[in-house]
Amino acid sequence: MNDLLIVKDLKKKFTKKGSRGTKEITQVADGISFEIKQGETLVLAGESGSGKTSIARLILGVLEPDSGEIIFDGVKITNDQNSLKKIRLGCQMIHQDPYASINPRMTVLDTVKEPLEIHQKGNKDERTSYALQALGQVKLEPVEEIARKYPHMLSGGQRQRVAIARAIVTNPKLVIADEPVSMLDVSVRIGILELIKELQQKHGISFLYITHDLSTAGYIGHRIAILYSGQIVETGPIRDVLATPFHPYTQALLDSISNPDPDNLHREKEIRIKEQTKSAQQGCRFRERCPYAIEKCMQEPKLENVSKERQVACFVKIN
Ligand SMILES: Nc1ncnc2c1ncn2[C@@H]1O[C@H](COP(=O)(O)OP(=O)(O)OP(=O)(O)O)[C@@H](O)[C@H]1O
Repeated sequence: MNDLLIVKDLKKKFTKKGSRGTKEITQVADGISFEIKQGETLVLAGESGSGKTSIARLILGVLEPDSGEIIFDGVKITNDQNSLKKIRLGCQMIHQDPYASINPRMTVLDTVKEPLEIHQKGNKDERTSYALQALGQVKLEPVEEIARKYPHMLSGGQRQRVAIARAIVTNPKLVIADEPVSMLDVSVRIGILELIKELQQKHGISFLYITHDLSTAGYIGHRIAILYSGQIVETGPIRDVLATPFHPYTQALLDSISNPDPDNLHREKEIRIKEQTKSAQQGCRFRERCPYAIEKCMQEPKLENVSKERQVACFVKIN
């Protein structure tokens, strides 16, 4: 399978003025590299503030990187209009909050049709037909009846299905799903995850699935990249990483799952990390919180292969 998206050594920092005129720097991407193959779901996981949404915005060209490369479907994405057009048509996004991401004054049909209008795809009748097809694909039925409704007449789960229909109506090759179930009732989450899985399997859409929740990640992903403070600290096939994490931070994220995957219940290790503090600026960014930190962690660990498919940036490696 070919790589659909290649992200190479991406760097981006925000600088803002702190109190007393000091400069506060947030490095949201600090040498991020990964690939997504055609038809693959890569999970990007990390706690709030680790830089996940910023990476999505960098990919979509909404934010400009300080350095590094993004190559989508063979085209390098820069601020040139042709490449931006390529990524904005070929890559769509599903946001966390289906109440905020959909215009309350537009009908479902107009909401789903809008990206076709923006990208001038098809004539009026074709747009309506593509939008109704997309509503069928996300199983909002009866399609014609739902199409006439306004968002306030729908449940949270139905709204998120409308957002998904809107994302797939232009036939994108890649969909970035940013915490798509975290604001939904637990009872409807599984239905949305199953839908995403089905769209990936039936239509070969690649997904970048962004989450802080490793239990949903395990259900949906092929591979996972664990993000801490703008750096990928562990990556590999999702089943292997979740079953035997090498990085203490991955283990800590697993320990925070309230409803763990039954496959992982045999885990013996449970680690306690310290509350989130400001990340170290040099060496391992996680060392201040890590119960396994050693002297060597003052140096910066590189993301290195531990097996053919797995990489970790840690001197200790807990498994
Ligand atoms: N435009 C901006 N200007 C300044 N700082 C920003 C900007 N966008 C994001 N940040 C900061 O960068 C850090 C990472 O934010 P980001 O939203 O990418 O993280 P996240 O992992 O997606 O978190 P969450 O899950 O809470 O959305 C945060 O500290 C945030 O305040």
